Amino acid sequence: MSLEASAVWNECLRVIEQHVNEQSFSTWFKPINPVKLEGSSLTIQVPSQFFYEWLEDNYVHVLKLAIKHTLGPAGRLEYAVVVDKGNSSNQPIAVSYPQGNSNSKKAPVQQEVKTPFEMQSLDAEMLTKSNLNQNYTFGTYIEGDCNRLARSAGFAVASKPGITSFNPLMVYGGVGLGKTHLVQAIGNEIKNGPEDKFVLYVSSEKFVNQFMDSIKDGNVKSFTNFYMQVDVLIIDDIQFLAGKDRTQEMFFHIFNHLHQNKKQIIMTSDCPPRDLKGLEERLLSRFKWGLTADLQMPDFETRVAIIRKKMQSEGIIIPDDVVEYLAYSVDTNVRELEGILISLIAHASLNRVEISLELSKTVIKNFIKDIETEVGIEFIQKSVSEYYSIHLDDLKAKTRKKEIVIARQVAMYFSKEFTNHSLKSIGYHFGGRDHSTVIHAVQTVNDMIETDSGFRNSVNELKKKFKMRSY
Ligand SMILES: Nc1ncnc2c1ncn2[C@@H]1O[C@H](COP(=O)(O)OP(=O)(O)OP(=O)(O)O)[C@@H](O)[C@H]1O
Repeated sequence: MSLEASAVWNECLRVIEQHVNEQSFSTWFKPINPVKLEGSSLTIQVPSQFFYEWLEDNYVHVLKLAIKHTLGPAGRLEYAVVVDKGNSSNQPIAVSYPQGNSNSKKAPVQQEVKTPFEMQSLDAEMLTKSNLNQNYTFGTYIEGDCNRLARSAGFAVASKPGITSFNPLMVYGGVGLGKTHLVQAIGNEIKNGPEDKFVLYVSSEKFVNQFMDSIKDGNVKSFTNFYMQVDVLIIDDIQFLAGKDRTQEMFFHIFNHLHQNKKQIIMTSDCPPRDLKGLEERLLSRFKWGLTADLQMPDFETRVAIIRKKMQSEGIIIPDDVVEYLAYSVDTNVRELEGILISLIAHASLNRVEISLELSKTVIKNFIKDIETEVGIEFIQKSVSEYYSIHLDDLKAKTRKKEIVIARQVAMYFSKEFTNHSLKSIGYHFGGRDHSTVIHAVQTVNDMIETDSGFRNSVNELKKKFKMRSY
């Protein structure tokens, strides 16, 4: 080791120490050996491929800062990665990173070519990152019936990680319903809390890839050691481990180690543990040790609140009727809702027009190709049967069960109010009934609205939905 290289690296360490916590410093920077200094290019030797990737993924900013501080703007950093396997002499392989020039990949013998440091602007908050998106917080996560249990369990975990009985915490739900947002909010809350915890968010896909690479490079031990040091492990989309037996086995050991040491484990999945196919039984049974909470599609009010929150963060004002229209129209998932909102904002600003109901209708039509924006008998039938949780066919059948008769009458009532169909045509759409049945249905519904407040509320709720469509 050259003396000069050692002096330069010591100075770098002095800078780095000010920007990372003690644990990260001893884990990630102490094992590095300075190898040589050529001009303003410092070569450091790192113990493994995994180690190198971790530095690149997580500490690129702080390394850049340190190099720049010590060697000036022309300073460069090069790595030498020690390879255990197939390199018994442990000779370093030279890995060169001409800074900011991703295309010049020199490849001498035994050289692996890596991505150079990215030219990113220094963001002090990212120096010790845990792969967490800082916008995903509890503050930006709207609460509703759809997520109340998961959210409050998440909050409890965030205030006492590893100590509550919610360990592991498993959050599951369909696509785009806010799983990642919620679990990252827990991570951010812990990270910003009073204790110095090592919080790590990783997608299952990345976990699998890192594990595979560590096998390839003979560094499984450093991979395992690393994950066993984490205080809070957040692992997203665990269903991705299905069928990957070796990774599952590794995860099983890491899981046990963390759990025994009262470290918090948080997972997400697209379905409840009982439906996770291709995962080992011993893992599945451990997933049930803690708490499993699901996320549902937010209801109308929650969707309105999500849109408002989003608008607030974008600094945009949208008329109330448009907000309600969007919330009514998009009931698939939150990501889609956000996509439509962004598209609407973009349309308005590109065409320099106000955000209006008309524009919203056009944007939604483009977004959801087959959306039906008019209220027709079929739409009414579908909405009413969903609302009363009955089978659509029953509305048209001869069934005389009380709850079905009422739902059928409500659907006829709305068909009369919101469509231009004649009484005869409405009767035809309900299994070939005649116009007097429709008149009777409308009369019955009107009477019940007068006398039964619960019924009145449910009719009003449905009415809102149809009104929105018929704008
Ligand atoms: N309750 C909520 N409040 C505010 N924003 C939300 C809420 N739920 C979801 N979102 C937003 O919806 C988008 C999609 O959420 P997220 O990526 O967390 O979903 P996911 O369930 O992890 O999706 P996937 O199944 O694709 O992994 C994000 O922008 C997120 O911020």
